Amino acid sequence: MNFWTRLGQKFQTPKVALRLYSSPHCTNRHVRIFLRRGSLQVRAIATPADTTEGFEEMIASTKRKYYMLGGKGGVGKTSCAASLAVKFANSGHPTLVVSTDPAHSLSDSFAQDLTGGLLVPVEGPDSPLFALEINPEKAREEFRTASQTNGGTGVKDFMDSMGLGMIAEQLGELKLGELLDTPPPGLDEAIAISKVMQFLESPQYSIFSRIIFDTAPTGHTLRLLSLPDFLDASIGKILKLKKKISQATSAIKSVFGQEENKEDASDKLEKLRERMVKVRELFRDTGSTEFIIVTIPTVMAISESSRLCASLKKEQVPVKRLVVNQVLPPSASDCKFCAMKRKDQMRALDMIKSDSELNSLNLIQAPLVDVEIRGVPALRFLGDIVWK
Ligand SMILES: Nc1ncnc2c1ncn2[C@@H]1O[C@H](COP(=O)(O)OP(=O)(O)OP(=O)(O)O)[C@@H](O)[C@H]1O
Repeated sequence: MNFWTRLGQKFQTPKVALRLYSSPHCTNRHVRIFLRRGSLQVRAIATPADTTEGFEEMIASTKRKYYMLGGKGGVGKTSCAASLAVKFANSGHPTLVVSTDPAHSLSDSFAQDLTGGLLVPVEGPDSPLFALEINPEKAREEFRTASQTNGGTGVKDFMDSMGLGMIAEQLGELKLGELLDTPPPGLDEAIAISKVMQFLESPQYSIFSRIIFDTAPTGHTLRLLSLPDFLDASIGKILKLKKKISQATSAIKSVFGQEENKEDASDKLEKLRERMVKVRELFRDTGSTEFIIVTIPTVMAISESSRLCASLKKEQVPVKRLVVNQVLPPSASDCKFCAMKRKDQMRALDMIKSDSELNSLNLIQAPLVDVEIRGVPALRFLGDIVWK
């Protein structure tokens, strides 16, 4: 029997001697052997170029993986993200679920207070599950405070006294403070994600092998994707100029024996920019990251998902799965409304098959359930239906 025809077949451990050999036709495949409930199972594991498999593939590695769930507002991103987090934790993966959506709903979804911008343990799952609601406004405030205390008038007064008022005016024109008062679109989301990246560098976070981002609706995601380039192009230039000026200032200060400024807003922005570059790299890392699009079966939502998918692909963000949430189950009753609605949904689902962006994705259908999904037991229930 050809080896590849055996994939997925179960063998009883004591009776089988396995001999694995590679097939010349399948050079991009990996093989993993699962030992579950006393039986051995041989599986082909998807590689970036390969087709997606199910939940087993999502939990197969102990290496840290990032899942970003995004889509149109109100389609069920948070419910899907929270249910995936519960399922990961119940499968033995210490998991962190992070909301970077300024309008957080993780607390509502878990029926637990997760506010405060710190890690909060979620009660219920078998392995550790923590949630974190990042407050982008608060994070931005930190930069603004730094800008006010270390930049601006203090530097200007000092430079005036040195007869360098002209340079100080130029410095003022760089408007770093204003940049933070009227941030470019996507900056909030960027600060939120980069803050998580900063957290993840600390040993306290090393236990998490699965990290899920419940992101803000599509528009934010698209702007976020283009933000690192924006930061490189504009803030990068501003920072270079500001650095030159501050180097000149500190040279003067050291001559006159004055203390150097502590970390100021531009240092923080520089760090933000560096972290954003890391975020961009992470977004594109097929080995560790996956963006999952969540949608509902309506023409409008699917059209938006198609555009999102095209943008993600253009930015080389790995996207393999499409969750179509709130699909009406076939109705046994003669409810005309239900029949019409389902027919409408089926038409929208057909759109996916003919959509060149979406039709290559692994389609996951999640039914519209008749109760509100709140709390760990409900999320476990949803997770068992969606993530298979
Ligand atoms: N499959 C489903 N069946 C029934 N109700 C659902 C389902 N999925 C989500 N819901 C409900 O729909 C509402 C919106 O869900 P959710 O908050 O997960 O969406 P969202 O996309 O994260 O929204 P937002 O963009 O506002 O953050 C919630 O009340 C949730 O319980």
